[in-house]
Amino acid sequence: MKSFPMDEMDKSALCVRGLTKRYDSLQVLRDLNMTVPEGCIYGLLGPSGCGKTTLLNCIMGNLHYDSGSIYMSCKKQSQLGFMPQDVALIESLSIFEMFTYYGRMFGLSPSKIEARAEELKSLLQLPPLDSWNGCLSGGEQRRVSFAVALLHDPEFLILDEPTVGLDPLLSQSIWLYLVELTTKSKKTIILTTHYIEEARHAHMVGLMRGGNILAEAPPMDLMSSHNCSTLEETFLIFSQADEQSHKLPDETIISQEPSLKLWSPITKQTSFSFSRFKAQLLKNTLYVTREVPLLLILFLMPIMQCTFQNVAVGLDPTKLPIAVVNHDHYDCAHIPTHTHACDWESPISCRFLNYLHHATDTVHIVNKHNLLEAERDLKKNNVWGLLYFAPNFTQAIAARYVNASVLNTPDEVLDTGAVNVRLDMSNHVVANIMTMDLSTTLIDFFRKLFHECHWPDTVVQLPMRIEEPIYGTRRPVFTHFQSPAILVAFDFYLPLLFTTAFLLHEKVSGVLERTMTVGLTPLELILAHLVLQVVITNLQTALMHFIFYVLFDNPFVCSVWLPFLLSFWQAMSGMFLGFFMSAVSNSHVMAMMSGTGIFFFVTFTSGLLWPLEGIHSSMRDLIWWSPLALSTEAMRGITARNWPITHPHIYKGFLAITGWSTLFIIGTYLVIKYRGFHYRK
Ligand SMILES: Nc1ncnc2c1ncn2[C@@H]1O[C@H](COP(=O)(O)OP(=O)(O)OP(=O)(O)O)[C@@H](O)[C@H]1O
Repeated sequence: MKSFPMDEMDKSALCVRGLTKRYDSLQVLRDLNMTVPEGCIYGLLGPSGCGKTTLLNCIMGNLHYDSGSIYMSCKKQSQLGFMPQDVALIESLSIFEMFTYYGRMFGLSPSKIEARAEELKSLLQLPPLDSWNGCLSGGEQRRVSFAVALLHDPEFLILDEPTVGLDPLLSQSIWLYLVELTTKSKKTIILTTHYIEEARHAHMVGLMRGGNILAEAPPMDLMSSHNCSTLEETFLIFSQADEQSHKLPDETIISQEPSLKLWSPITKQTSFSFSRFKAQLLKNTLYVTREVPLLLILFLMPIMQCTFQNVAVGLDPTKLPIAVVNHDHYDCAHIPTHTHACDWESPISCRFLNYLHHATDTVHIVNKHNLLEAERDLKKNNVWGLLYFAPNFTQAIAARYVNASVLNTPDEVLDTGAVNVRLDMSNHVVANIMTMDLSTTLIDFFRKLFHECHWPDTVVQLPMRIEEPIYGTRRPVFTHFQSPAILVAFDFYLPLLFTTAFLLHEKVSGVLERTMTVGLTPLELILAHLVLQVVITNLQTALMHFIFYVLFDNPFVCSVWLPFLLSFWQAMSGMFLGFFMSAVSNSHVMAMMSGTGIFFFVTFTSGLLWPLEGIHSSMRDLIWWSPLALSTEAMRGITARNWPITHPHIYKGFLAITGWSTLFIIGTYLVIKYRGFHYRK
């Protein structure tokens, strides 16, 4: 590391020596030297891509550098004013609200904020202070952004392209103000600009090209020493000389891998400040309550999705058309409905079909004349199945159960007395439900018939008795299996989506970089978000539990607090993953794509679509490590079985969530520590 001569440091506000910085294989800053005297305007001039923004970020401590050293007279973030290249304004706030937000960040009192706002308004010809940032023109936004940098009257100003897109008169007045700031208030200002000629107003200019400062001196000295009448011309001469020197082997390119990560001497805030936390929390709350589409997504989406799930997913199919070919009796319509049960003259097939029609809603009978026609409909999927009653079905039943015993009834008679069922088995769910429904209805029909005839109905029963269930109902519905899983999935995804989208929006818009440059710490950022998220999560959870367990009759045999606690805990882990996602992602596209991948993996392995007991044996032990698997089981155990928190299924669910949350927190901590929360192009 190069050291500074003491006299140089005494007079300088900033001294940069031998600075190098590379992004992977791209060398951006090459052995760069720069000296900014105290109380001057330093104009950093250079073409696009020469490394100006990178240099400023290294100076402010937003980026580490690979070698070299930086000395700065100002050491605290609060002494620094920064205007980024992108305007980085909060669109849903008014100009005054944004001044208040940044003013609180800098610890200014409300009266001071008001006074500064009025002062800056007249100086920079700002629009009325109650105008929304989102409705300002590009030039107006730039002026507001400039005003934010000046708000706390900092000692050292770093302005990245402050005059782009401004009216020349306004540009001139800004330059005059900057000169006044340096002469009267002894401020030091570094600014970058593409407009080379306007840099004549600066006390010093640095001509930057290819990651290096080619020359730095007062603009007039530079021009006169090269006999030029414009700065533009002077820059051209330096650039041509630089181009020539690059035709020779380049000795300044640093080829070794950087081994150290060096940071600017600006001390980053580490302690927690309640006023910055409060400013961030109030700003977030204002943002959320003003964005109607966001509010709809936060609250209407869970309401709609929970409702749709309950009415559209997991309920048994109904009115499935089934073809009936009855060769036992062709015209059931004329059979009296109240026939005496033991009247064997009245066709059993017709009486069964009548019973089927009334006993179940699953199938809908479609009469067909012959098997050919029925099978054609089955193939075309016009019907889901086919019931066939052979001629003399009734007599065969009588022979089987009444006139003889099953043991001495010939096989042909047993065959004739069976309802032949052929189903479309290509749809697993529909086929299983129809098979189950037809068998139980047939058994129920015969039991009823035998009962009415005072015969022992055990003859027609399977040698098995289904007792009252310990948990659940005699006729379970798939939706009751799915509901706890859906609830846990929503608990997890809603905060994941909100946290990722919200923080990423701040990051990509540059607002986060700006606020973190002036002092907001990652802890304050995360805590302010956490408080808002807790409020939103509690409202969402209350809404979803109401829909699942009050509006729709999903099994809920427990107290209210334990499932609520599980939902809350699950939501917190979604939020922690959101912190991680927003810290690692640099774009909404990247976050959306990885979020979609996570969604599918986590959902498929949570037991939402199918019981995890059905998973391939090689994966069965591993799958319990899926983020939602154990918590889904815990939610089922609580709501359908009333298991207490001491039950292994339940505390394992809580432990799994805690374990995953810890992982997400550690991941976020590492990303922030080694990369920062800033946006990186
Ligand atoms: N995070 C990053 N990762 C990789 N390359 C980067 C990154 N940020 C900047 N660069 C590259 O570094 C070079 C210098 O970029 P920088 O933004 O510092 O230039 P600049 O002089 O400020 O340009 P402009 O005037 O257009 O803003 C460019 O080639 C840019 O593509």
